[in-house]
Amino acid sequence: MYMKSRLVRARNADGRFTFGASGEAEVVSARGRGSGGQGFMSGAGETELHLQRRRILERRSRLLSQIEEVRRTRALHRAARKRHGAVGNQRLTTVAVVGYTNAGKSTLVSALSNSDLYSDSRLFATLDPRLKSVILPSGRKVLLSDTVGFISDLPIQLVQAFHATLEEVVEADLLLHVIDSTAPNLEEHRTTVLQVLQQIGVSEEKLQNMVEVWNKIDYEDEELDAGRYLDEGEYDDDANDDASHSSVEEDPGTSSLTSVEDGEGCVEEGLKIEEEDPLSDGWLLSEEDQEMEEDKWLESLNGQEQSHASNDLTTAQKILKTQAEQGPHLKISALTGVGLQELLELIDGRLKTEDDKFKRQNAVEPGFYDRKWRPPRDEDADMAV
Ligand SMILES: Nc1nc2c(ncn2[C@@H]2O[C@H](COP(=O)(O)OP(=O)(O)OP(=O)(O)O)[C@@H](O)[C@H]2O)c(=O)[nH]1
Ligand SMILES: [Mg+2]
Repeated sequence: MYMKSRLVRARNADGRFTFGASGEAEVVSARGRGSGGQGFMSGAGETELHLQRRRILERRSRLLSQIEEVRRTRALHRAARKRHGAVGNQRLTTVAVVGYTNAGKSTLVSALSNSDLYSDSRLFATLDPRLKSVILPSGRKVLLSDTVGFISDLPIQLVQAFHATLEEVVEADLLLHVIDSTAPNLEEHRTTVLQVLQQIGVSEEKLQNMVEVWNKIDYEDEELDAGRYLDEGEYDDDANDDASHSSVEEDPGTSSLTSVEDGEGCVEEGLKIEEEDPLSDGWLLSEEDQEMEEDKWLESLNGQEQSHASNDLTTAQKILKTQAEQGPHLKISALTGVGLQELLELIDGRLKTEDDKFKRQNAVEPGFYDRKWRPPRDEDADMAV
């Protein structure tokens, strides 16, 4: 269902940056300007360069219009759900499943929605393929919304695409954070997810209320078994390099944006970023003057992001502390079904707490309805003036 393409960047013999799908020879200037901007703009190279630029600009506008389309479709879907999704006077609750890429979000959403026990596939089956209806133990129906995987060091140009797909998260009633319990840098992933959630505008209250589950608990068991064998000297160090463990490279210089949905399917884009230039900016730019201006803008934006990030970290730490205080994490296996019933009970409970909180906030004081309406007295009228 997904189509994956990878954009890789490298420096060619002239010291210019090149981009291409899986290392092909698509070349574009990013930062490697020639002296006075003229160096590689002359001779036979000029036509080729212009051609490449035009292609990139076309691709850029195609991507931007796709993003706009996603936004529009999502907004329409949300509006439709609000109109038709109401049961009685109550609209359907949405639970957004978030987490680092490869955590097992999609596996979990399908496990819950494909099970006869929990799912009700009649609702919205055609409205949005990523929205699944699930029945909680209390009988309450909720919509589970699968989301794109989060990653660290999201290139700044991709933030816009990311926002388009995550507006759903901001509007969700409850967030379910899926963590890959087998990931060696689990804490880093957790913090990244919290930071991204904050950056896209999720309220602190919603973050505090987020349900966090540790997935792939079955794998942990395997790991423990492997550890035992290791102790007995039956496996060498390579035993830990299980290819099935993760399909995502842990190369620190690699970052991949997943799933920019276009309403019918998903288009995946990846960007190989050179470590020396983590912003990887410039590849969408056209004229050199514009490049200079945008470089400056990106640098200042990056500065803001950095200071934002340090603020976020303290808030993220606060939230992590609250999460820790809420007791041990629920451990599940989306693959084998372990812990899923408990998870649904937990979601049920958390939503009920939210409902009660909402009711309390909107409750009128006792005796309110006993009061009788009376015409304003003269003093009241004087006060009003
Ligand atoms: N052992 C084990 N593997 C799991 C479990 N859940 C998911 N996986 C595997 O982990 C990999 C990633 O699962 P996905 O459900 O695609 O992860 P995701 O979070 O949706 O990934 P993105 O959409 O890329 O962010 C797949 O190979 C799954 O089979 C689990 O409970 N146990
Ligand atoms: Mg997924």
